Amino acid sequence: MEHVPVQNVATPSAVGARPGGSEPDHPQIGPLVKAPARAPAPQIIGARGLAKTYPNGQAVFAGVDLDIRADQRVALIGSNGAGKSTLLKCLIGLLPSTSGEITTLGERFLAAPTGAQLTRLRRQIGFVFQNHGLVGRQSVLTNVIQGKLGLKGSWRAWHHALARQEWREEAMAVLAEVRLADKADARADQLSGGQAQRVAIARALIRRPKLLIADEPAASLDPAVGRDIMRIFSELAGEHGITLVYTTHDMQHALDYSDRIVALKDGRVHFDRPTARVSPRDMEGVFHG
Ligand SMILES: Nc1ncnc2c1ncn2[C@@H]1O[C@H](COP(=O)(O)OP(=O)(O)OP(=O)(O)O)[C@@H](O)[C@H]1O
Repeated sequence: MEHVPVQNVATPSAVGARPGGSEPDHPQIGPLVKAPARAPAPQIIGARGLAKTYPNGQAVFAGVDLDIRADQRVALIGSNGAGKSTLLKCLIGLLPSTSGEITTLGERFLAAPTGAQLTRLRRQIGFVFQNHGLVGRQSVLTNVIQGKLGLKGSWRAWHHALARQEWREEAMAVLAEVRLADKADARADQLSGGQAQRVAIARALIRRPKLLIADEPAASLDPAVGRDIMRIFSELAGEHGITLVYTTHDMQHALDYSDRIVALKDGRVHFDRPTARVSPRDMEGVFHG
């Protein structure tokens, strides 16, 4: 397994290089002042020695170490059954791990978080799954406002008519970001698959999450719509400074919309690298061979 952590690397200018790279005409006067190296971005997810075996004896992965920092867009890849969803759920405390230690958004836990930790985690995380999970008979606006459920004072989020005016305004703003403001009054079950997934993104964004988790968000969409959804994810996560972790078994979705790719294979992290350094051959190695 090759592990190449992605960190902020000091640029030449940050370590005192001269513009144009020329030598000084005169001896240096005074000490060479080094600009301080940028501190690494805050840790969002850390895992050490993580393993998961389901109660029926199905061993999924072992020895997983992971360090995801703020503002990264991470694609978690692997073939069907490689354990992507299981790993994602363990990292955010939705599934207990069998051994190892996890620190997500400052909450440190073994196996599973406490109830209080889970509540705090949920408040800071936005979720989007393959099946968008909208309430079909309710309006798009109500579905988006329901993204506030679980946050403080959120009983008002059950219906847009109960919601505070500022929440309705926020919902309209996030709907505009996914280019669906004109559908606010439509019933959710009248939307196409791609539109429904955009509403699911808006519903996640209204939580103002630090971390956005997407499990195969484009898997059930046709290719063009799937690319559109991935692009929206990637751009909005970047614009809002949200750390994005998504699973996919589409190689192109991993290459085009992430800064870093973590590949799972045979129950291990097969590689963990900046996307720019992942070759087509590396990808082939994950899914074949
Ligand atoms: N609740 C469960 N009990 C037992 N085994 C499970 C359970 N859920 C998943 N598994 C098994 O764990 C393994 C990993 O499943 P997981 O869904 O995490 O993989 P994945 O990489 O997300 O797959 P896919 O791309 O098909 O969604 C598979 O062999 C699966 O059958």
